[in-house]
Amino acid sequence: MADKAAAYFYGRLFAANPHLRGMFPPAMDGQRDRLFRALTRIVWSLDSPDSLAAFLGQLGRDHRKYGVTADHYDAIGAALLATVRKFAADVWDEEIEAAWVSAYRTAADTMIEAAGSAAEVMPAWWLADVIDHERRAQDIAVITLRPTQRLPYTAGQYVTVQTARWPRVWRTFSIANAPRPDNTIRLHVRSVPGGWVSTALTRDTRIGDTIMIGPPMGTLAPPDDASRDVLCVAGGTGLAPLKAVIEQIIASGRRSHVHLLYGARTSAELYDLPDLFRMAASFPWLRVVPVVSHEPAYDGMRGRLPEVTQRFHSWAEHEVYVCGPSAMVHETVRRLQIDGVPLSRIHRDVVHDER
Ligand SMILES: NC(=O)C1=CN([C@@H]2O[C@H](COP(=O)(O)OP(=O)(O)OC[C@H]3O[C@@H](n4cnc5c(N)ncnc54)[C@H](O)[C@@H]3O)[C@@H](O)[C@H]2O)C=CC1
Repeated sequence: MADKAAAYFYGRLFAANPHLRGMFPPAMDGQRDRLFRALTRIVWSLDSPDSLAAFLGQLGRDHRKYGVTADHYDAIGAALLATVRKFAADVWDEEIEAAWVSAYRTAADTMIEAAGSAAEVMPAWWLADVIDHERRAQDIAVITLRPTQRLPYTAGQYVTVQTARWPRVWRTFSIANAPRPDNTIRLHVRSVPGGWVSTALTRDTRIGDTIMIGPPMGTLAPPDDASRDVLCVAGGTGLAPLKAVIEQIIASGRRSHVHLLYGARTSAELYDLPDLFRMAASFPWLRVVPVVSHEPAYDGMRGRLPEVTQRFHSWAEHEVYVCGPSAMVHETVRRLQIDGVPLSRIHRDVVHDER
């Protein structure tokens, strides 16, 4: 019922608070999915308060960029409660209502508090100048940005991006480099059919343009345990956060072995290979293995990434990072687990869907 419930929720919200409509993008489809993903995540996390608090804190900080203030939460809460009450009418009673009211209040307070603390130390969003724009393959661009204020982040995190062409439409992209002294960041963007922001970034963005960036988010990070070797499995532009993690490992002076399996459908889509080979040449512990899945004549390792991971010796003692299309990530993680890699040593961030 998620679609119907989300439509009802926004209908209620805007009917009671017409002034809030302007805070949302013109097309609401993606917004509905996001609302329910966040709600589902909140409900599923009720048993792990630490991760719930971290998620809500991040959500609260991120919502500053929409202009959300503390009093908006009452309007949202009223519409949300009306929605759950309507769609769960057959089980609804006073006890359930009280539980929802108190859960929502706690969640809202956590978000409001996180936003308040963030306001003391960082802007709600950053402006960033496009200082380089390379079309590396037909639909793939590597874009270098210089935020006009310092953007604090850690390797593996992602940001949301808004272009001048599509006001109020934000999409997530991973930062593809470890923090640099000059504060520049790189994004790897593939334009997907119907992808507003990804298409604007790859096709209509030029050096000298300015875009907006939301606060860095995500928990993907280089491994704490410096003694273990590392396997990175990157599908397409899912390479971005893993490249940042590898750069950070190199910068930290660690000497553990890093294996990067870098997959694309065709060799022409291995858009970052020259750069990766340069990194491997200067860091002998890094081994880069390009893998191509849809080009029978390719003269190198061929196959789909999940299966390819199984052609090597066991990864059971490695820290493993996986990023790419969600089906690829899912299948790779499944096979690695069967092969003995504990889930606690498999790192991934499940956030990227629409582009
Ligand atoms: N741009 C960014 O900053 C980031 C992007 N991502 C995600 O990474 C994905 C990258 O997409 P593309 O570059 O278009 O990748 P793609 O569709 O070109 O595929 C890349 C690789 O994944 C494999 N693959 C694709 N579907 C598969 C499946 N169902 N089972 C097994 N293997 C599969 C392909 O064989 C290929 O090796 C997107 O879903 C994006 O959301 C994730 C993190 C960061």
